[in-house]
Amino acid sequence: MKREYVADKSLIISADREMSMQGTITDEGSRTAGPGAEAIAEALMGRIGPQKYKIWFQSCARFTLADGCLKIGVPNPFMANWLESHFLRDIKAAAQAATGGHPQISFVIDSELSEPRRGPVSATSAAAQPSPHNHGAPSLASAPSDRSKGLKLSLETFVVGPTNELAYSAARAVVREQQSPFNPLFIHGGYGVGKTHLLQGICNGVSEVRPQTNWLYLSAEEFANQFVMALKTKKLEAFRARMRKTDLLAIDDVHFLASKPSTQEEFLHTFNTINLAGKQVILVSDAHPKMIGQLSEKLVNRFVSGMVVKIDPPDFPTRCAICRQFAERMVNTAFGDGRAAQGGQMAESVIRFVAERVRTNVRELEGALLKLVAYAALQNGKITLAMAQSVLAEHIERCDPIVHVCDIESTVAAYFGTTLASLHSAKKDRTVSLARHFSMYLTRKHTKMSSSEVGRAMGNKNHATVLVACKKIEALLERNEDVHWQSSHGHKVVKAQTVLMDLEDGIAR
Ligand SMILES: Nc1ncnc2c1ncn2[C@@H]1O[C@H](COP(=O)(O)OP(=O)(O)OP(=O)(O)O)[C@@H](O)[C@H]1O
Repeated sequence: MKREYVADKSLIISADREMSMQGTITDEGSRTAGPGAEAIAEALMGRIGPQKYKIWFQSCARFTLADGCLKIGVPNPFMANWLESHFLRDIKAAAQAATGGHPQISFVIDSELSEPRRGPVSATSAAAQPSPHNHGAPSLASAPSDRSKGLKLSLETFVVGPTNELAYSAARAVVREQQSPFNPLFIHGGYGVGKTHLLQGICNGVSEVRPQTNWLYLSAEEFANQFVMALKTKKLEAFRARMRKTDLLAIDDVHFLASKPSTQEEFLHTFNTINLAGKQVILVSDAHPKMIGQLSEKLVNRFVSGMVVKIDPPDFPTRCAICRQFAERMVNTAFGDGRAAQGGQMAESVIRFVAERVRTNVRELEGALLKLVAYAALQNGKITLAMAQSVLAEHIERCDPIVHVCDIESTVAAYFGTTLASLHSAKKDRTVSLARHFSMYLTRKHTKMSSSEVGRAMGNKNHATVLVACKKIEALLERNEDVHWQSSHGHKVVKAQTVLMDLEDGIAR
């Protein structure tokens, strides 16, 4: 999944932003797309020096220059915040020096960069064409190079704990048994909790256990893009053959199908064909099928007909175990294996400190550790508890509010009968807008997040959108106006202050 953050406070989101990216990644050490982007990266290295460039950009950032916009792919929101607050001026200056213009700069969360580095990143992920991964029988529609690209995450590196063990066991069963009882398997959960990790792990596991299995892994967005392309180029038959003649179809980010009726219809037929043939379907989404707004009833029924399992954010022991795994890998990357072997590993006190203070999701944990390891590498120093406390102070203060943004969003979404996916979307209907405005208002009120941060967290909206939302809610509350919305039980009218009270009660529970 890619999320977009805009550095200079004005947001550009294009629905087909992945399609519009030009160029490819040249190699592991230079993640740039296109000559302009390479020149910017070079100019940036000249400005900040090779050491800082190596630590902060070489393997953690991906530059893409297209249509006057410079997109910087980063592994997690921390990197976006960190690069923005520490290097934005240098990036702007480098961009101007290299292009002679002032490209708009945005940070994009690129899940490929947040994945463990076990070999080169697939070049196709940043290229103009979508990049499904498949294995087994030859594809009828993909370029040959697609077939050779492996997925990077495996079940062996997935740390199991009480909040994900059910999903993990189901994943293991799908790998183990050709006719698993969990069909379809629908995994849902919040941001960065390991859904994609499990999905990729299943595909890799199946490859090992039953190498002849023909599996296909792609995101719902890729499915939609390929469907549109097949329609345009009159290659629907080849598209259908490719999607349907598979033993295992793994679809990430299924919530992307919301509000796309014709793609849903096509997907329904794909699903039915695979299902009828007794083959496996695995789906991943940020919400339960019934909570994905604007999804056809037929699809919802199909999705809930098998096993629906949720992954929650990990508990403390699981966070510690994940931290140990990340830390070992990161210390090795930053200092080299020799240093790690000589005691460069992260002390248990540091692991516990980070796991105790960063609780929301695994990607956040990874971001905090990355910051710590990078800082230590920059200082050429040992990672101590004192260093962790000082380096992560700002970060911990920000991510340790009394309430978390995810609590606010889920309470608000449930109250207004909408979904997290809708809150994060660009939808403008009354109910979704109202819910979004209340979410933004409550997050500003109850957390220490700035307007820009709230906007970023809520589907990459810009800070002006958040300010407008807060003003609207303040005005509603001041006059205690009637608030109208459409719930699943019909039209609702409630006084603004009552809505606020209900929501704050819900969040506190
Ligand atoms: N239980 C776990 N053990 C080890 N690593 C994990 C675990 N859960 C998540 N991770 C790691 O955290 C990062 C984010 O996980 P992942 O991309 O699977 O999240 P996600 O739930 O798909 O998030 P999103 O919905 O935002 O795409 C990845 O680097 C992944 O390997």
